[in-house]
Amino acid sequence: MSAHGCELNWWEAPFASGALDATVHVPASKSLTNRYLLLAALADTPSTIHNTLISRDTELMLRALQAFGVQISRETQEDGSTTVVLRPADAQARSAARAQTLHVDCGLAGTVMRFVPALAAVTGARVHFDGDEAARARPMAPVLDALAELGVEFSFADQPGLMPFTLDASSVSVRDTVSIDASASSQFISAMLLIGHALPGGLHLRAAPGHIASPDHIVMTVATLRELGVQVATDADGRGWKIAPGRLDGFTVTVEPDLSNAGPFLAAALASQGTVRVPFWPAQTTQVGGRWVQILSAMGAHVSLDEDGVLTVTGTGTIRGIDYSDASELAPTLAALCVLADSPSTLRGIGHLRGHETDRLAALETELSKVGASVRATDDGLQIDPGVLQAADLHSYEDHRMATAGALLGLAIDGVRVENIATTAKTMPDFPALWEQMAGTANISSTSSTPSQAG
Ligand SMILES: O=C(O)C1=C[C@@H](OP(=O)(O)O)[C@@H](O)[C@H](O)C1
Ligand SMILES: C=C(OP(=O)(O)O)C(=O)O
Repeated sequence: MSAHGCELNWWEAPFASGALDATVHVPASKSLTNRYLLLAALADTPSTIHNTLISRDTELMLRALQAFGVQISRETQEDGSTTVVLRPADAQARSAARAQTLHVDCGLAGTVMRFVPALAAVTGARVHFDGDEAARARPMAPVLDALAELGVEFSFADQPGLMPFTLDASSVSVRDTVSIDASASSQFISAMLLIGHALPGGLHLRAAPGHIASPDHIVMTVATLRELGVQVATDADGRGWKIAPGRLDGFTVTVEPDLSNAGPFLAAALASQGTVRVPFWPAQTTQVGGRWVQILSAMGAHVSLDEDGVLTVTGTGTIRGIDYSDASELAPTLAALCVLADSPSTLRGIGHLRGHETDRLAALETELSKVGASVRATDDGLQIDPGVLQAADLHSYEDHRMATAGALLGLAIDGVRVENIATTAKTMPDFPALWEQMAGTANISSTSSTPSQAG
């Protein structure tokens, strides 16, 4: 039984009794999809987004945009990918949206709960925001404070600075410079950058002194804006951005595969001493998942990218521990891989993971310890000392990346069960099927591949 008294749903993770030899088509990037969708809503003309990720987080974004009067149509292509055509709200739809209080369900999606309030600020709307129980604990205050500096008003239903709240953006003013504390999430900065061009005087945004969480995601936001023609100048110290005011034309883009979600599959090559290939790996990317190439090489794998964009990772039998900073959303998978290594690892610069889908540092400390490692959460990360491996039932805390980290451990340790594997639908609804297919290339000794019930 769970803490809430309901039945837990356990997934028997496939165990690889031999080397994998698999090619895995990884679905599109959540972070890029939700950036493109939001920017398409701010454009003057329709946009076409090929290879749009369809998952819980992107469905929540699509529904939120529809509430603002955006029209969305989607088409499934022959290769199974989805093309979304998005028509921004016209004047009539915009004034209809302003005439009522809109409701946005953020689920557990950081990109929705941080980016959409910023969008609301430039539409003049009145909007009520809420989400999952766990989302009500996720930090929001820095981005809401920044919007308040522009004149947006908030009323909080429960606790100041947290969901649920109602936002009123009927009188937004021009500000020279807005400063924002990004130590708890890069998404506060990204949210403001995404709407900067739509503010009457543009925006000069500064990161307040201190740590900047997940810096790669800010680089992604700036690159995405520039790709679509928004002028962004970076301050000399790299901690500030000037966005020129201006219109945004509709655009056509193709979303890259989600390289963070490629991580567990690539790490599976090391865990099984096999080979995993991921096609359509971009030659250049701003995704933090691009770092897998260096991380997995440093940990002992052979990694190569061929001319056709196929990334191939082969496990050599050696998995070395690593000392690594700013792994951001890669951290749960990386931490699981560190458990399988032959030496200790230190992950740094990820203290803010305490405010992710769950307190990931606490969750990783608890769950990874169950399979035999000695794991300690530090101020800014994790210290992982591998031990004698043993099977365990691993909780997923409604966190897609805790679930995929559990699957990775199950591949290497016979008898691991993962709670609620369906939570992976946040960013990859196909995860269980893709994982089982991949694992099937290695004479699996798993007892079952269908979810089973246990008390
Ligand atoms: O902007 C984005 O798309 C994201 C930014 C990061 O958030 P944090 O800065 O809160 O880590 C990352 O962890 C999250 O998965 C996606
Ligand atoms: C932290 C994550 O998500 P979110 O966008 O909800 O912050 C994540 O996907 O690891």
